[in-house]
Amino acid sequence: MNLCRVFVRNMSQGKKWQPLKKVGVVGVPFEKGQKKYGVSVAPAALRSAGLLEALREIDDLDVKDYGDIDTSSPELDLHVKNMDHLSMVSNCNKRLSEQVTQVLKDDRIAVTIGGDHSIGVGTVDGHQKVNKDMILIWVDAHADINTNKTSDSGSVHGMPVALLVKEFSHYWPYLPTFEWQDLVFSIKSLGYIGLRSVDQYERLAIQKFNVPCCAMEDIDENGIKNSIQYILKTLDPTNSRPIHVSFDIDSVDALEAPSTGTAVRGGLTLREAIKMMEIIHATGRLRAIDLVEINPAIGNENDRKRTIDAGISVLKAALGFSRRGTAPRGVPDLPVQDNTTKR
Ligand SMILES: NC(=[NH2+])NCCC[C@H](N)C(=O)O
Ligand SMILES: [Mn+2]
Ligand SMILES: [Mn+2]
Repeated sequence: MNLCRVFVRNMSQGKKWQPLKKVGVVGVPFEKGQKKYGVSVAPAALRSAGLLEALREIDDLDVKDYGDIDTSSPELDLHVKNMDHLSMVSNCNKRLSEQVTQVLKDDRIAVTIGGDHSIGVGTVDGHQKVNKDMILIWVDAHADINTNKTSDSGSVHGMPVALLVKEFSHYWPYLPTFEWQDLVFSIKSLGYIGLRSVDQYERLAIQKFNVPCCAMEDIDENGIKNSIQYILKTLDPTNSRPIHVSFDIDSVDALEAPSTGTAVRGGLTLREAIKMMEIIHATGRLRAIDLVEINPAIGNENDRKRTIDAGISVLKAALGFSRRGTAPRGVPDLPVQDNTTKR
């Protein structure tokens, strides 16, 4: 008997949740939400590092590759201040939203590999078009809740949360070309994990809307298990809502995931990130996960490999990989030799 085994009691009202055994992978080679070259090659780097093969090794998991989104589009000047490449961000997210909706309609967990974090606008839009009651867990060193009035950088990857919550609509000017977006997601369904680099107006927003938030100091105080359980319980006390995780690789400590554009020291260990994902997997309610901000052009070969391995490990844990190992399916015993000699 395994004394370490934790049985997660399913207390959802009525509906029984089972982890979905089918996933759809969508690549988004997009980097116009920030200034550095390289985030757009992450989907190719993750694929050539064996992401699909690694996911297919997970017990019983059916993995379909939907390929990459077409991220090309003409650069238009939409005359919105302090938002770089806005028309390209909008176009990419429109296509991504449609693709994520399709994956979910195919009854698969949507696994989106970015790309910079501006693509969170499209993944969440596409998800909430299918699951109106979804909750969003934003795992990040940063809060990404700036508007064009509060951002110091003008980079849209620092703004996706502000773009996707309906409560912020009057903090934005009219944004041309964003008509595709259904602005129905509520900030009441958002929680944060991993914060440690939060701008002043971002902090004000988190306080004003009382967003449940486990910053690194809270995780140091309470541990990762209590932290993620607090977020899940606060957003969804009856364990009955589909989960979307938007995972920025910079939530993980810069020592363990160095190849990213806005690295911050003092982050999650890889083991904490994996443990959190195992807990989320065990709810049976994960329906979409984004892995963003891996930049293979930053650092040396060793940094690149470590960062990509960390990202793959996080996705594996979210999708059911067990660190205890998996016994072969349908095989009752160890293989016997044909010519058994007494040893
Ligand atoms: N997705 C990210 N890595 N975002 C970093 C954002 C940094 C800073 N808060 C900004 O607004 O520019
Ligand atoms: Mn981010
Ligand atoms: Mn970040």
